[in-house]
Amino acid sequence: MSSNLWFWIALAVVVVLVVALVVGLVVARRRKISLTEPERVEEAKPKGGGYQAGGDIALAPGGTEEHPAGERTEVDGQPGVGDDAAVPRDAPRRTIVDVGLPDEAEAAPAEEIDEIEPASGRMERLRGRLAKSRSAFGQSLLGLLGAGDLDEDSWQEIEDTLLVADLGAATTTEVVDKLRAELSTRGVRTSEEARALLREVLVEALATDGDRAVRALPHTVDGTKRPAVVLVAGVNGTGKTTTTGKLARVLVAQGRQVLLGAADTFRAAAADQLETWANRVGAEVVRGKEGADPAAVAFDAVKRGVEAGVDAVLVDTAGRLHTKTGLMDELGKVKRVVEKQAEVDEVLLVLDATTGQNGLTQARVFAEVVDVTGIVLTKLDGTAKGGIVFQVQRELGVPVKLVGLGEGPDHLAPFEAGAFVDALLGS
Ligand SMILES: Nc1nc2c(ncn2[C@@H]2O[C@H](COP(=O)(O)OP(=O)(O)OP(=O)(O)O)[C@@H](O)[C@H]2O)c(=O)[nH]1
Repeated sequence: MSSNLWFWIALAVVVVLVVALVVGLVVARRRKISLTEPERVEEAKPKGGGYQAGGDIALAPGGTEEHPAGERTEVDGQPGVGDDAAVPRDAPRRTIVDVGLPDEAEAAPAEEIDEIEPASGRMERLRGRLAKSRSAFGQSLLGLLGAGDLDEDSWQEIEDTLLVADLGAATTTEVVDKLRAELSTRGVRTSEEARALLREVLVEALATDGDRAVRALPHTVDGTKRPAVVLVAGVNGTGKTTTTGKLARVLVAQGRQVLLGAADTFRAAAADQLETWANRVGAEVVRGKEGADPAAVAFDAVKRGVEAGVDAVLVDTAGRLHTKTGLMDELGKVKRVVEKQAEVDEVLLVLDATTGQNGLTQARVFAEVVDVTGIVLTKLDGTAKGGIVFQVQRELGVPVKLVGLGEGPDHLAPFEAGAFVDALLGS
């Protein structure tokens, strides 16, 4: 072979090798490219990311589908295993569920709530308020009794002292007779013994078969909790609204939930006054427009109290002059209407102790219209005539349950005969 031929053969081999090398590189490069993500064609995407929603915020029709929580079988309120897996957080089928929001009134920051003094032992603590103007009564009686042998004049003086203190004729006679008998039977010699006997006889005269507890705690009817319903009645200015507020404080201090009904629609200020009391203890108040039917307001208050599951509904009724028969009848109507909602557990008659005999006349009239179950004697701090307690209780056969001993929010005390007599005697 000629050297020319060898040259051409070598050239051909080189060309073939170069071509093979180029082809190999191209193929290898193609393979490498096929491993990378293909360049995607940009789809027309809604603005705001990848949410497949019909608008800016994912919304779903409400009301038609049950919330998945409703399908859960567990009842302890804890999340169950697989809850999120079953219904992904962003699943388009997730619906909006209505949940109850607290009322605006409830949500509103409560007014400053007062510190409330415990009710137990209040009578004892407030004794000073009672005794203030009363020591003359005690001193005069004890002076007479401790003086040794008593003649008829002395007994007459004792009787007068009791009458002046508003004990009333019947109680006075009873007390004097008892004292005369016991003084000689027991051979009382010292003033200490005389004082002890007087205390005993007066406490006995205040004894009652009735329970002094205020029926203001809830009870169960057919297995359901029902609030206690308390009507507070009395003549204008005796202290009904103040007493209702003070009583609410006592209940709230014991952890009870209270609703106040402002059924005194004759005086707009009375409802405002009650509302102020309610705000101070954090209680709800139901009131009507000025001049509204008191029975309707009382009805609404009790209805609301039952629905809200409170422990007690205290209804402050309008102060009526007992001489106005029609208005008094209305109090009867309030009670009858309320009873369509719930049983009235307590009718508290508020009497102003400073009005003496007049208070007793009022009490008689009220007792004819409604079944009074308890008496609240207010303003005992402002009178030397605490003896009205004996008369009222005796006359109505209803126990004095509470006493008002001042205008202060905690100046309401449970009535305790012993503490009261001690205060009366100024000891
Ligand atoms: N000193 C003293 N004042 C009292 C007592 N209870 C009430 N008061 C005052 O008596 C006045 C009348 O009280 P209210 O509670 O408004 O009387 P009310 O019976 O509701 O009167 P109306 O709303 O007009 O029917 C107020 O100035 C009370 O502060 C008490 O126990 N002692």
